Amino acid sequence: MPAPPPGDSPRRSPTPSPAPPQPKPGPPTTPISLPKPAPSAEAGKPSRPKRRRRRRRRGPRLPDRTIVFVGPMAAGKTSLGKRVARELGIPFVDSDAIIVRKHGPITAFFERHGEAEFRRIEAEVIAAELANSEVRILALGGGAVITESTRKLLAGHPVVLLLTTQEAVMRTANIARRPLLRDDPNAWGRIFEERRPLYEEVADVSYRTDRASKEQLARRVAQWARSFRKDTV
Ligand SMILES: Nc1ncnc2c1ncn2[C@@H]1O[C@H](COP(=O)(O)OP(=O)(O)O)[C@@H](O)[C@H]1O
Ligand SMILES: O=C(O)C1=C[C@@H](OP(=O)(O)O)[C@@H](O)[C@H](O)C1
Ligand SMILES: [Mg+2]
Repeated sequence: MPAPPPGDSPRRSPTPSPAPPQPKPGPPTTPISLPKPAPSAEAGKPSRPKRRRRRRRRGPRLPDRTIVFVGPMAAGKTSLGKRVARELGIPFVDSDAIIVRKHGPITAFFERHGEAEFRRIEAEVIAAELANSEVRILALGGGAVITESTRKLLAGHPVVLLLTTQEAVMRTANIARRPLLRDDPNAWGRIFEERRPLYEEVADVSYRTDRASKEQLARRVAQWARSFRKDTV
């Protein structure tokens, strides 16, 4: 068995030693009031070395803020986002699911109110979710990055871009649930190319979902998330 690292060995109770000689009573002294140390923010917390030791024992840290998944339609934001959240033991939320709960199916919403109104609501929902300081995974809809205010908010979060191909989307996507693909499934490639610079602007890392299994990807993304820290606040 390897030797335990210094400082981690179990504490033994001190060997009893003879009682030290009692100090002689000295002359009466005027009590000097010493300035109290200023209460610090660190009060009550373990000292630095102890804190470091605890962290090492717990393993890699969880991310310190919501991780956001972006990418084109049917790239896997919703399904992979759920798996990564499970892997990290944190909650998962999906902006489209929130919209559906509040306003009904997205296809019907597009038909009734149009895309511009959808984008307005989508941006509102995302801003509200990102204002929540709980650490979670938030999957966005593929077009969320079109909205400038959303891109600005994403600058403060770890952002994972999922990429795929038109061919893979044709195999896996539920076209009926995606109004922008319903009339012309081949529109996926064109829409993706239009948005590509916006995805790249907000992303901190990207993964292709057409080349690895969901299980493999979930592990890789979770590993990335544990070690990534965004400098911006
Ligand atoms: N490696 C993979 N990662 C993520 N999704 C995958 C993968 N392989 C196949 N899929 C399938 O692709 C589809 C992606 O849909 P979804 O998660 O709703 O994407 P998005 O939220 O990006 O639109 C799902 O049916 C999912 O099961
Ligand atoms: O790319 C888009 O403009 C859209 C993507 C959809 O989400 P998914 O990317 O999860 O399919 C959904 O928000 C809506 O149909 C519009
Ligand atoms: Mg989705």
